[in-house]
Amino acid sequence: MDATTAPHRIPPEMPQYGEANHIFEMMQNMLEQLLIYRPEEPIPFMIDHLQQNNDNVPKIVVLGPPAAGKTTIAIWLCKHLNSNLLTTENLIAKEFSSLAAGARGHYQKAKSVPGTLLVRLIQERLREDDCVKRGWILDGIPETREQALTIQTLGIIPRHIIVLSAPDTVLIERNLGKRIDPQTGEIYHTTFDWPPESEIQNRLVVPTGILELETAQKLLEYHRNIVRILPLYPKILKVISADQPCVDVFYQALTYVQTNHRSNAPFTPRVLLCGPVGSGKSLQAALLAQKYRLVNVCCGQLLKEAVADKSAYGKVIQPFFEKEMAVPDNIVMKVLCQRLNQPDCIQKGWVLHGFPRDLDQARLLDRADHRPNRVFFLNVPLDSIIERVTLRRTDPVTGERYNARLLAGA
Ligand SMILES: Nc1nc2c(ncn2[C@H]2C[C@H](O)[C@@H](COP(=O)(O)OP(=O)(O)OP(=O)(O)O)O2)c(=O)[nH]1
Ligand SMILES: Nc1ncnc2c1ncn2[C@@H]1O[C@H](COP(=O)(O)OP(=O)(O)O)[C@@H](O)[C@H]1O
Repeated sequence: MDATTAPHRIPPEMPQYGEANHIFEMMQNMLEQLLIYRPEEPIPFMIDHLQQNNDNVPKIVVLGPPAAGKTTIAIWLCKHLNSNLLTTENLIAKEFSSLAAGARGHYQKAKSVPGTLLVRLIQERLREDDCVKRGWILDGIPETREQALTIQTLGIIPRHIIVLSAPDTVLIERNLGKRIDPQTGEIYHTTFDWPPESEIQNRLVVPTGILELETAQKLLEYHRNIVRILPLYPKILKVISADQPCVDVFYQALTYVQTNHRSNAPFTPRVLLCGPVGSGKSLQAALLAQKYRLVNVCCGQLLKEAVADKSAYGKVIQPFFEKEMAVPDNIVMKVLCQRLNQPDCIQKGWVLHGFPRDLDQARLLDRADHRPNRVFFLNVPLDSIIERVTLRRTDPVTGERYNARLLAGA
């Protein structure tokens, strides 16, 4: 086989470095921005993008019907994540902005802002330093599919979308109790979230647009639009029931926005199966190897093969086998690393079982840079273990293991 067709040996450090430093995601984000903004000077644009280093800042959209708790949850998320809340109200309230002044005019007349104007206001706001550095949370925007498409075209791409949902009847009833603190903008509720301080209680105001008919009309508008928006964000949205205490909604939302989505980065599975004897490691490893085309690495089998092949390591191991003593960890590691460093393990990935058996061995594996990226512990009750091990039969020719009960039934 000439050098051009030989499988290129990819040192294990390469894919691990790429995974550990999110290189693939970084390059993917930069490529997205380049294609969206198509700068005259790509190199300075890329340098600036990389220096911003804001791929992981919050970029969240909170959607939901009126009174679902969008603003409440968005405010709490902003405080917890130290990010910036963007609402229609605070976007049009921006001073020294002709766009905002025009939008205020529309809002005063029609209680709404034209979609294109609103999206340009968002784009203007997201370019400001605080949004670049600390991210943003859009409350109730986009309101329509057209707005969502325009936002996407401008390169405004959220990382997480939360969609709150609750029965209309609950929302209509709930909205009647909404109260707002005009000084802080904080939202309260006469039943579910009444402030303890009498000073705040006394200054709360009843917001407009919360009467039953008004909420019902907004609900109709929302249901008409949301079904056309959601298909635009298939992989980054999570629906959370808002018909539960605010705090529960918040913690579900926070957990979601703090998870990283699976990226498109090439992923090499390095699976570790742990569990007591007879827990099914070998069986599950064989099934995983077959299903995902992984290399099945059974540590015990590797040592036996080294002895059978009378390899250099095999000759060192044999005396320990003959005296039925544990093979020293450093020797096991040499045999294991020799196998894990082979091209098939690096390119296809592996499923390892029978090692590590203790913390020292686990540390050795970690130091050898063969860190698993999926670890499963097979937890089986003791009586099942005893039954399986006593009923286990091994084919001396193939080494295959069987369960005598299953064989009897076969
Ligand atoms: N009923 C049942 N039996 C299983 C299951 N997985 C494995 N077995 C049977 C097959 C074998 O006869 C016995 C032990 O299975 P394995 O040899 O795969 O267990 P393991 O590799 O963990 O044992 P080891 O630590 O290598 O001695 O239990 C399972 O999920 N359900
Ligand atoms: N999960 C919840 N349970 C009970 N009341 C809630 C919940 N979420 C929000 N509220 C209350 O409902 C009213 C509307 O909340 P708000 O955050 O303004 O909803 P939205 O922004 O979706 O219109 C407020 O009085 C708020 O305190």
